[in-house]
Amino acid sequence: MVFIVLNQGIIVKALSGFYYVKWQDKIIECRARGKLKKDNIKPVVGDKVEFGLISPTTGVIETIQERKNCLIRPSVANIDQLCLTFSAIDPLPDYLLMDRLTVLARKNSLEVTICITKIDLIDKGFLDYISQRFKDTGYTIIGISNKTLEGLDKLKEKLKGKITTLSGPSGAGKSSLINNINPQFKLAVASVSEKTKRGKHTTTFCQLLEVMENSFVVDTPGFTSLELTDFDIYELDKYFPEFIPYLNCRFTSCLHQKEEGCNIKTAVEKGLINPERYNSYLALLEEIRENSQE
Ligand SMILES: Nc1nc2c(ncn2[C@@H]2O[C@H](COP(=O)(O)OP(=O)(O)OP(=O)(O)O)[C@@H](O)[C@H]2O)c(=O)[nH]1
Ligand SMILES: [Zn+2]
Repeated sequence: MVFIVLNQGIIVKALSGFYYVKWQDKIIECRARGKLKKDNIKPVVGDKVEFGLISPTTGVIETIQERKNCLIRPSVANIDQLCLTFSAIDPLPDYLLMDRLTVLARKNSLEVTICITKIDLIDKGFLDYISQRFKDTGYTIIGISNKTLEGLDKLKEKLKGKITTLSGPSGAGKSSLINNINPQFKLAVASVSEKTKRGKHTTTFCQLLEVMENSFVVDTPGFTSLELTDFDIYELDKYFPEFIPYLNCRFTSCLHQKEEGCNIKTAVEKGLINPERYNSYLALLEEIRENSQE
């Protein structure tokens, strides 16, 4: 009888049928046990696995722990939080994109942190505006400068012990952030104008970067498909956390557009819900409706 000692690790990279598993302070190159393939289970980055060593640097994955969640395209499992990264300026924030990303995050049960970068280039009052915009959402808002390093410690605190996906437009400063948290990565940082010329992200493939002990960042946009597919128009309001206390409208099927007795509209009129967030809700609602008619 052969006893195999199984070790626990996390897949940090997947490439051509090989899975790179972080274990202790090593990366073990693993294949997946044939049985997993037979059961149609494909390991993905972020999976917590049990593997047996076949040499000091290679192994075979035997089991995969149940996933907390799994994002697709690119596939990443067990994400704890979404960290939106938008620059205060150059480029200016696209607020509808911000709201769309927070909705996708909530749909996937991810915590949300909003990092506003390049605060060295703007008046600090801007952060008050952002805080006001996201009032009562429960989202953490962190102003960061990759030049003066202001705010970086607060972000590091948020990343501790978690798997985080950084999402945001090209040029917002995601690579700069990762490099500042852990200079060993030296991710390519290009100027915003160089990025627009290239017209695509510098960051392309998917892996988990261990930016601090046991704290991982996914270096892809996180949600490559930003369309709100598989959404029901009646569930959208739930993904705007500040709407939740006001959802007891006269009609249970209220979509908070023009219905009589709508508490959400009243809350907007009374200044209890931010009107910009409400407008994003209406825009995304329209989009879901169009998607479902196709
Ligand atoms: N002044 C200032 N410039 C910044 C800051 N963060 C990033 N930049 C600059 O903005 C540009 C883009 O930064 P990147 O870190 O490459 O942006 P990115 O989000 O990784 O972009 P992609 O890789 O295309 O997704 C670079 O020229 C950075 O030097 C900041 O906090 N302040
Ligand atoms: Zn309503």
